[in-house]
Amino acid sequence: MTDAHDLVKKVLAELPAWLPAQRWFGGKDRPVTGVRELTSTVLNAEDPVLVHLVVEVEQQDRRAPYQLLATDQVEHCDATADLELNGRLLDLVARDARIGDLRFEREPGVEIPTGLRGRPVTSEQSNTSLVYGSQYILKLFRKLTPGPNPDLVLQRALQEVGCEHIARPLGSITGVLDGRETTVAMLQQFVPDAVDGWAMATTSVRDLMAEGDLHAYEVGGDFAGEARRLGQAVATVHANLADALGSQRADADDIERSVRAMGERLDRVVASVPELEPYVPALREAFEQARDTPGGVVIQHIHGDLHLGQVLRTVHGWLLIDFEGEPGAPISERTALRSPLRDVAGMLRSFDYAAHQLLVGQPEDHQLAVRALEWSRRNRAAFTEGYAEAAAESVGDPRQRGYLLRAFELDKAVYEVAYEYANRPEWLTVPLSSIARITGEGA
Ligand SMILES: Nc1ncnc2c1ncn2[C@@H]1O[C@H](COP(=O)(O)OP(=O)(O)O)[C@@H](O)[C@H]1O
Ligand SMILES: O=P(O)(O)O[C@H]1O[C@H](CO)[C@@H](O[C@H]2O[C@H](CO)[C@@H](O)[C@H](O)[C@H]2O)[C@H](O)[C@H]1O
Repeated sequence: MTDAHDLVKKVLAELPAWLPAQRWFGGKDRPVTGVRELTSTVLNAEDPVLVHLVVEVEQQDRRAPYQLLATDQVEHCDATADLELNGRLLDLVARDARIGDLRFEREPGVEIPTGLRGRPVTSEQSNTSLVYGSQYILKLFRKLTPGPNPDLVLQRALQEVGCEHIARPLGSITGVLDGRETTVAMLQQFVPDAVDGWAMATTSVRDLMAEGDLHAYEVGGDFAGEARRLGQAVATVHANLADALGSQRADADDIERSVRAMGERLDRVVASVPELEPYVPALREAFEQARDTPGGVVIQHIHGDLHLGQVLRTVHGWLLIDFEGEPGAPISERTALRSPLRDVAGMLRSFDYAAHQLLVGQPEDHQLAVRALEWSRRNRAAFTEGYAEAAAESVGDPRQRGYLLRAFELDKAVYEVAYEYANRPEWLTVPLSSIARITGEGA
């Protein structure tokens, strides 16, 4: 029988080869050059062994902490694949347990049953989520950042002001990293009847592509009504976040920082993705133009990585999930007050993605390209209209903040270039061709 100590040693030895193959591993651009244990907490001493592990992953000059659950029961020691062992985590939350530095807690007034098994969500993700029965979803954050996780902080705040567009937070697991209390997992209400926006939108695009002679508004699977309701939901969440946590007018320093950050991100991305080079002058010009926004800019807490995969359609309407911000961005940026138009831009990018990803790897087809653009324009317009209808007066109509929105959209597309380069190189053409279209530089 393996004991916890031997198990941790074995896992540490296997990680350099195993990590890069995991979807949630954020460092696929460089080899893993070392892994060391930061903390290990034994959750089950034997039969089966279950160890909560935080390791520091070294990749040349970069270091980042990652969370793992190790066991001797399954291949590659990753316990999240084991339904029975996953059940232990929910049981510990249900009992408000404390083991070593790990604190398992329910949100106030929440009751949770014990004895449920946890099945991993299999869709592409930045973290690992486990679904228990038809009511609970526990997200284990993989790459950790010392301190409270914005996903929990923002959704708790939204719950307190009665936001109708989130799934209720039900509990959390907190550990200690760099001497700071750190959120390592969040438990939420699972919405079993939900369909994500990406699945709905891409189905609609496929319907349109299949109907050679019809326009988007004539096709049964038209998404524009949903896009408009989604815009209203996003604007409402922004208003709720401002009510819960405040908002303010950006001053000259805030704007300067934001424009500088967009330029710096561009520098970093173009250094590793030379395909972006031809667009650099136009991108810089667009970022500079963001300085001139008539009426000023309101900043507040926002979602930070909003796209169609982060919204769920339930029988009651749209829900927003995953308020963690861009997985690759530093925590200072993810928790900073920012313009809500960044989320609008994120969603506009996503409509463009939904329309154009079906063309990836296909032979050039002018007719399909025209239809993709038609779908994207129609749904982007519907979303923005819905947003404008429900937006707080201080935020206003995104269509009257054209330069700012354009700069944010381009900045997001630059982020996506880096994301696709590291994770799905065959999709790199999607953000690159959008940049070409928006800047008018070819394609
Ligand atoms: N409350 C929920 N109800 C139903 N499904 C959910 C819920 N939260 C997340 N999911 C599903 O789990 C997937 C991953 O969740 P997400 O919070 O986006 O994790 P990640 O941070 O790993 O990207 C989502 O795409 C969605 O399909
Ligand atoms: O894992 P997260 O959901 O937090 O977000 C990351 O992965 C997303 C892809 O799964 C990525 O989104 C990009 O691709 C989407 C289609 O798969 C598209 O709808 C988005 O508009 C596009 O940005 C996201 O950027 C990344 O942070």
